[in-house]
Order: sequence, then C-alpha cells, then structure tokens
Amino acid sequence: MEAATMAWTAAVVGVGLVYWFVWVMGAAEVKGKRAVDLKMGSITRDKVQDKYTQYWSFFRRPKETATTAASAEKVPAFVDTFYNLVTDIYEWGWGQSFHFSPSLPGRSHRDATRVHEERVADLLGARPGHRLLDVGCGVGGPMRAIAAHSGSNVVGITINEYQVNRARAHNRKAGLDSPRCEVVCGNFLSMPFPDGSFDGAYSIEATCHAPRLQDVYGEVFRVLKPGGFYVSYEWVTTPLYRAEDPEHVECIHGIERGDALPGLRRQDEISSIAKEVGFEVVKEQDLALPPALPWWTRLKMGRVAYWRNSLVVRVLTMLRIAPKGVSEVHEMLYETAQHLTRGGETGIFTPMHMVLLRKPVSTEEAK
Ligand SMILES: C=C(CC[C@@H](C)[C@H]1CC[C@H]2C3=CC[C@H]4[C@H](C)[C@@H](O)CC[C@]4(C)[C@H]3CC[C@]12C)C(C)C
Ligand SMILES: C[S@@+](CC[C@H](N)C(=O)[O-])C[C@H]1O[C@@H](n2cnc3c(N)ncnc32)[C@H](O)[C@@H]1O
Repeated sequence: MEAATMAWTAAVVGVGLVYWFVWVMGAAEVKGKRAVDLKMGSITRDKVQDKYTQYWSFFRRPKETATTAASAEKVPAFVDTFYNLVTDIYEWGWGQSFHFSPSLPGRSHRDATRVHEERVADLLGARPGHRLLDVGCGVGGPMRAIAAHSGSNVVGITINEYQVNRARAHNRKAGLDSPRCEVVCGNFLSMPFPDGSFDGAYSIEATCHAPRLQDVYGEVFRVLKPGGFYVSYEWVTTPLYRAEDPEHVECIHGIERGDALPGLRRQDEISSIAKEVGFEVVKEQDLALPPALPWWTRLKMGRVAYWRNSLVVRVLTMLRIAPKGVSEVHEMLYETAQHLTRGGETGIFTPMHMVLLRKPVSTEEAK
C-alpha cells in the first residue's frame, strides 16, 4: 500500500475512533449529559485546574478540616467547589441521583436507585398535599422520584448554584416543576425557611458534608412541623472499623479526600446527635447489611467503563472541548471509587445508615 493511502486510512480510522469514543460510547448513563457537554459547573474554563488544586490542598487532610472552627467554616465553600468540579462527571457516568443503593437481583441500577428513593417516601408516609424538604438535593433525581411516587410537593436545597440550574431544567423536562418540585440555592447549616414549614424532610448521602451533624439536624428540626418525620441516609464507619489498622485508616481517608468530607462519623454517633437536637429516634438500620446485596458492585463492574471514560476525557481535553483539569478530577474520582469499593468489601463503611426521626408534638412528649 502506498504511504499516502496508509496515511489516509490511518486518519479515517483515527477520526472514526474518536467519534466512537466521544459521541457514541461517551453518551451519558442517563440521556441528557454527554461527554462533549462536560463543563465544570460555574467555574470558568481557565480556572478549573486552580480550583482543583485549591480543593485538593483543603481536603487532603480531612480530619483537620473539621477540628478547627476556622477551617470548619470554610467547608461549605469547598464543598461548593467540589460540586462544580464533579457534577457533570457524576451525571455523565452515574445519572441524576448522586447516591448508592443495594443491588437488586435481575433489576437495573436505575430500578435499584428508584426503589431506594421510594423507600424514603414510604418511611415518611408522604402523600399528596404534603410539603417535603430535600436536604442536599443534588440535581434532583431523588426529588423527582419521591414527588412522583408519593404525590407530595418537594423543595430541595443545595449549596451549588450549577446544580440548582441543572435540577430546575430536569424538573421542567419531567413535567415536575414548581409547585411539585422547587429548588433553592442555600446552606443547609442555616436554611432560608421559616420554622415549622415542612410536613416531612429527608437527606440522601448529603449530611456527611456537614462538619457538625448537630448543625444540620438542628436546622431540619426547626423547619419541621411538630409531629413531622425526617429520614436520613448517612455515610458512616461501622463497628468493624479499627482506628489502629493503617489499611482501614487509609481507606476512610481516601473516601473523605475524594468526596469532600470533613471527617466521617461513627455509626453510633448518629442517633445520639439526633436526640441531642430534640428528635425522637423511631428506627435505625444499616440498609447495606444482608440480606441486602452489595451497593459497591456497581462501582466494581464499571472498570472497563472507567478506562473508556478516562480516555474520552483525555481526548476531549486534548481537543480543547473539555477544560484543562477535567482529567485530574476524573482521576481523583477513579481513586475514590477504589476506596469506596474497599470500604464496602471490608464492611468498615456504609453509605446507607438509615435513621427515621420524629419531631415531638410537644415538649412534654419529648421527655
Ligand atoms: C454521596 C456522594 C457521592 C456518591 C456517588 C454518587 C459518587 C462517589 C464516587 C463517584 C464516581 C466515581 C468514579 C467515577 C468514574 C471514574 C467516572 O468515569 C464516571 C463517574 C464515576 C463512576 C463517579 C460517579 C458518582 C460516584 C459513584 C458523596 C460525594 C458524599
Ligand atoms: C452526594 S450529593 C447527594 C445529592 C442528592 N441527595 C442525591 O442523592 O442525588 C450531596 C448534596 O449535598 C449538597 N450539600 C453539601 N453541603 C451542603 C450545604 N452546606 N448546604 C446545602 N447543600 C449542601 C451538595 O450540594 C449536593 O447536592
């Protein structure tokens, strides 16, 4: 074959491969977000790498971030930066619900996710006419599922403005915009809602971002009507975690660093904190324990997908379609996935310690 023919063939095959990886294989887990649409939230293209470096230097030593009041105060701003960096990658590679769920035999990830979300609505006894609060709502996957399943109206709050816009766009597309689903940008440590303004509340894998759980639980308690229920899926270490085992410590630190967490709490701390702010603890259960099937298999099964995604991200950065810095963020998430998987396999960590709490009707009842 002549050199010119070979060069043309190589060029055509090359372009074909790029097209295949980026536009076909790079399509989202859930329709709507494609690899070519990867932005970095509200961060301008030229600032992505700097913001990633700032994030990394802040969360590199997770325990320290929570222990001094001055750095604890900075946590919400860094969490906001984190979600600017990861929101599009999450949507592209995972879908519109940013949480785990136990695997269900013979059912898709999407089904398992929905069942885990609908369980929240059922635990709350949510029904038409109820106004629920979604504490740390992401781009609103759970909010839409819960509103549709229960017929109630849901108001979500997130610290990240980019997520607010994504969630509102998804709500509109799903025919579930205001008043069925509303989204507010704000800090769940000091919420812009009047006392006693919600019939129920829930948080799915979100309160782990609070330096002090008392602060967010206290706020939920305040905005709930007396008699109202609150369900939370908490990220915690389990009783199998040993602080003197360096492998356990590295695994938990890895989870904290790659997920913007100011220090994971122990499972047994959750209900004490809930009681401290005034809640009655109705039920508490680690939803990851058998007979539930592993939540981390979805992360493990994705090895080939990660490799492909990593290639897609690199190609897009090279072509200057994706901003510089996206590859580093993707790499960080890949590493986090290894730590999360290890945490699940060893049983030292669970992302779904469920608590069902109730705000007493009277102070008498609270005693
Ligand atoms: C509750 C939180 C987030 C939980 C999960 C939704 C995310 C935790 C780790 C994320 C991911 C890891 C690997 C990524 C992969 C390398 C990429 O190609 C595609 C996206 C991932 C699968 C990504 C998806 C979301 C997670 C599973 C925290 C932050 C409190
Ligand atoms: C892992 S995501 C989970 C989102 C959603 N619950 C879901 O399951 O799809 C955590 C969410 O908590 C929000 N969050 C974290 N800290 C916050 C804070 N201080 N105030 C408000 N939202 C916060 C993030 O912006 C993000 O939307």
